[in-house]
Amino acid sequence: MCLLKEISVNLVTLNILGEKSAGKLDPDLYLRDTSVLSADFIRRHDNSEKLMSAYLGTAEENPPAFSHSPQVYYKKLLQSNVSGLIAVLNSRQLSVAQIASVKISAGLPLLDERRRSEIIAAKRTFAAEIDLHTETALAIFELIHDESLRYQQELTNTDRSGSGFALFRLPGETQVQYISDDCPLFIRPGDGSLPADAGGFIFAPFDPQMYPTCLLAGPPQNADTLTLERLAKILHLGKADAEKDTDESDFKASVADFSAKARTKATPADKIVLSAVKYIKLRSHFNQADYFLRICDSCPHSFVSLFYTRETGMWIGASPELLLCQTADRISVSVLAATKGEADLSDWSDKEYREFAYVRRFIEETMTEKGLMPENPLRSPDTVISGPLRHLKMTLTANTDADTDITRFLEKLHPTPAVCGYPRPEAKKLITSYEKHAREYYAGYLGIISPHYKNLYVNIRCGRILPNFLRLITGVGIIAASSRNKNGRKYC
Ligand SMILES: C=C(O[C@H]1C=CC=C(C(=O)O)[C@@H]1O)C(=O)O
Repeated sequence: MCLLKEISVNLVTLNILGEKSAGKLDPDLYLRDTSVLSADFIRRHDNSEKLMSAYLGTAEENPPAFSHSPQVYYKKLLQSNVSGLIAVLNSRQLSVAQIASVKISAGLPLLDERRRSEIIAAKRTFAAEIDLHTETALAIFELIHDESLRYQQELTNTDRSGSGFALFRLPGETQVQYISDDCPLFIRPGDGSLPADAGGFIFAPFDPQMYPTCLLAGPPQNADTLTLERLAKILHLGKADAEKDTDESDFKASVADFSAKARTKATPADKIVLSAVKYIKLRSHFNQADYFLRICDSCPHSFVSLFYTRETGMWIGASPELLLCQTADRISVSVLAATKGEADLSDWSDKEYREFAYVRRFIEETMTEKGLMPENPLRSPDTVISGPLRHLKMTLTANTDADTDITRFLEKLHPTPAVCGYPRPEAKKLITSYEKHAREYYAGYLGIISPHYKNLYVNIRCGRILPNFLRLITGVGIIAASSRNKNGRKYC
């Protein structure tokens, strides 16, 4: 019975190996699956402190940075820990060569000749790759691979639908951090403010009267490869909307309508931000953790995030826009507006400075109202690069004191004219009349909060991951001088 089970597990193992070895063996693929598992395997099966540190020593003290793809990371991890792994295996009563030969002889005769030789060749390549004695390498491979099957099964069977997580990378940093919470807190419309002592990751919608604000409690932790692997297994992505992309001619008609009315003062708002939706088809083996890491590489100056709860769905984004940063006795708010391509080195036009001025005016007024006096108000904005785009940007900074109520200030500040318009109540109404889609969490805000520290970003350059699609949303500010050719294709 036991042997039969062993043989059938082994067949699955060998078949997987066979699939992957059709053509040329890609050692990265094996290493990706196996090395993550090896760390977990050793942790769970060996209590010996000495052996654990032989295995984990170098990797934990000095882990390979996340600047590479996960495949490269795994490969480095395995290579740097092979000797520790062998030490662990040698400590067992069983001979590793024995394990390998039993497993291989149980599985191979059941396969046809061509398949068998492919598998043997693949195994040899694997052994050569990590430069070990073949038998030892095979045994390590088999042990880890069996474990990997069991582990994959465990991940697939785990229903994490009640839980939530936020994976994020701060601008200019390489370390990926995360917070996960099995019981997220939802502040629903009408529930009032966030608790004053709230700490964790906050994910707020564009309109808190329409969707809940979500808080994942807990301090951020550094994410390792196993965390990423687990997060990539989230299965509940919600239902795919039946919606279509925003029609470009409809979008242009809205821009033309608003700007014409603004020119003749026939509209109550001076600026509105209109957004457009675009659906991108995802490939069948789309992996959100890999996608997240790719965005980290391509947007080094952005706040890159992957956020999930069953209620909000899975959101991914790379925001260039700091909403608010609060430290012990200081607060910074960023003013961001106007867009052109990264390669466009022309001067900013009056129209673009005017778009920026609406945002700046609103933020300065809101800060002053709350007793926060912005320093350096006479400075002019800088140009910043965000992925393939350039924007006008300025950071307004002020001192805070014990009486400053940052939570109330945040409620007043969001949404700024950078994502809504000016004046806000009128702009909000107009957005509802022009836009046919739900913004949900687009143009909301997200980031870390605690009673004395906040680091929050505006949720733009983002999208919701649906089972087969990425639903991207982007917006542009429209004023009287806006061109009727302005479209919603900012970066889609
Ligand atoms: C609302 C968005 O961008 C804002 C930030 C920078 C420039 C903007 C603009 O060009 O209008 C927007 O105000 C978005 O990208 O969805």
